[in-house]
Amino acid sequence: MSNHDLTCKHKMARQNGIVQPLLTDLYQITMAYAYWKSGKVNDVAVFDLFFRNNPFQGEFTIFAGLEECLKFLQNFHYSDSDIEYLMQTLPGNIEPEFFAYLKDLTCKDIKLSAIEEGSVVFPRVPLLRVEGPLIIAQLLETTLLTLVNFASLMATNAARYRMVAGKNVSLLEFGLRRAQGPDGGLSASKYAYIGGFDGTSNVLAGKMFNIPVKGTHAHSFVTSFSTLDDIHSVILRHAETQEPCNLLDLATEWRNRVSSVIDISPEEASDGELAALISYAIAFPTGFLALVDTSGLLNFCAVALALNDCGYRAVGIRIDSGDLAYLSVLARETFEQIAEAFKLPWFSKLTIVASNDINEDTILSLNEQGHKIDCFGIGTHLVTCQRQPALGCVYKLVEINGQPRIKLSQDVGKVTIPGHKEAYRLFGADGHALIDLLQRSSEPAPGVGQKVLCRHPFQESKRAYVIPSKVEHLYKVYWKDGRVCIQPKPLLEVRERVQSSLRTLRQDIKRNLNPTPYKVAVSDDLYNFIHDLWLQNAPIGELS
Ligand SMILES: Nc1ncnc2c1ncn2[C@@H]1O[C@H](COP(=O)(O)OP(=O)(O)OP(=O)(O)O)[C@@H](O)[C@H]1O
Ligand SMILES: O=P(O)(O)OC[C@H]1O[C@H](OP(=O)(O)OP(=O)(O)O)[C@H](O)[C@@H]1O
Ligand SMILES: O=C(O)c1cccnc1
Ligand SMILES: [Mg+2]
Repeated sequence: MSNHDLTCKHKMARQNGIVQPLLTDLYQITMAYAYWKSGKVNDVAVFDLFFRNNPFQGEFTIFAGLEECLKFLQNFHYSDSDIEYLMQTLPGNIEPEFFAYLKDLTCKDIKLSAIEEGSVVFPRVPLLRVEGPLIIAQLLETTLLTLVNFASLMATNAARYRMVAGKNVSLLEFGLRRAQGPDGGLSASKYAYIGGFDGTSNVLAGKMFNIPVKGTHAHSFVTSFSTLDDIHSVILRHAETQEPCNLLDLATEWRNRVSSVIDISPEEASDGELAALISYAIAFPTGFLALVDTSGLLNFCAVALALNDCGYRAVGIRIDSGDLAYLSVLARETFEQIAEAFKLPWFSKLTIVASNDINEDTILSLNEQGHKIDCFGIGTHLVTCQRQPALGCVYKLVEINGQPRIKLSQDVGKVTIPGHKEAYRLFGADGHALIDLLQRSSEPAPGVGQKVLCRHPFQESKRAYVIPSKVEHLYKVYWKDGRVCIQPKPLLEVRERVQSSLRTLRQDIKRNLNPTPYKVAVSDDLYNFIHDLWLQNAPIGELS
């Protein structure tokens, strides 16, 4: 199959058949009925989907999940069995006409504007703006949130791992077994790739999303062999001459020769392990990447050198326990000694994969210690987002029938920014993003080279003038008149977008410890609009 076919297939692939209109909270449907009963069928609403705090004690987030949101809008339709289920489940007094109304509901009158998937995004700047009939816009809330929240959290987590690992180390996602269920696992694989991982062990994710699938083998493969007699066949044909080679004889001989070079006695090496590695090498002579726990280095080198006699180059090892810094350095030194002793320069470059409960802090610590790892295999901490298991995206009504709405709260951070708004990213002369600016949609866009007053949305004294060298309007219309207006990009392009978008952020905003917050501001006009509305809506108390 050509790459082109695969790309087309990717576009068709649906994340998951469970993403459908009933994948929502009951209250969306009960509200829909109450709206319908209250004559709000023709009301027109604007909702903003945004988060209030960046995850992982960081100062940036990667926006992901848009493609799945578009597929959801495209397929939004209550089936006969959905309607039947709702009829049985909702209270008996619900009028049958409501079900007839639901039956015909689609997203044809919805307009969805969004930031490009894979962009860095910041608190309070809406990621999605949903406009259209109140009832349908309301019905989308929970599903859009579930599609954006985990996707963005995962992509952000993965991007953070990529940042600490650096660009020269490969990152593999090994998390399916530990993920929050099958759907969590599938989403984790997809968004880890977007965030900067190079591959996954999850085969279905590979098939559905065209992500490279990679892997080694488990401990059980080694422990299933006890003695050299467990080897089924010792013969491997030479890669070029096709001559039969006895891999056991070759490996045993090499084990003796190597042991004197690297100072590990053959008695310390297990025969069961040697049997396992020979068997694995015979099965995968071109892809010999073996799990060598602490003791297996000698056996691995012996089999790799035997494979070399048969015309094949081993790939490398995986270390899955012990001190990963120390063991990777030891392994690299061993490979270098062998490369030197047997005049096989490529041997010094064998791949060293490390796994075992790795997280951002482990990688930072390994970097400090100095290590020789080429690839990290990361599962649990990555896919469960153990450090912060949820991103708090919310979906708030900001306008109804052209009238702005504000949600007040004792907690100023939770007050919503009302009205139909646009978001702009203003860049400085050095190419870095300076600030995100929210404006009322009726205002003219900020211009390059023109001074614009940027205000903190809630703190009157915090303001700054900015003269942008570049202005990026953050929203594009992705869905309108019942169709997708901008085709989602293939995963690989979204993955590239993540890295190019991150490059526009100053280093201090991305650093791991105490990063500098990126500024999100409102225009002077929007500031006054928010605060006038706030006063209008806040009841005046009475002292007695
Ligand atoms: N040099 C290192 N610096 C910091 N952390 C490390 C280093 N080497 C390993 N780690 C981490 O320390 C932890 C070691 O965990 P643990 O003690 O459970 O594993 P182990 O005993 O080596 O292996 P096993 O899984 O076989 O029990 C892992 O989270 C691993 O990622
Ligand atoms: O450690 P994670 O980041 O989740 O990465 C995936 C882990 O899954 C595998 O083994 P598993 O943990 O199932 O068994 P083990 O701990 O005995 O190796 C693998 O050996 C890794 O250790
Ligand atoms: O291929 C591997 O090495 C792998 C896959 C899943 C989990 N742990 C390791
Ligand atoms: Mg483990």
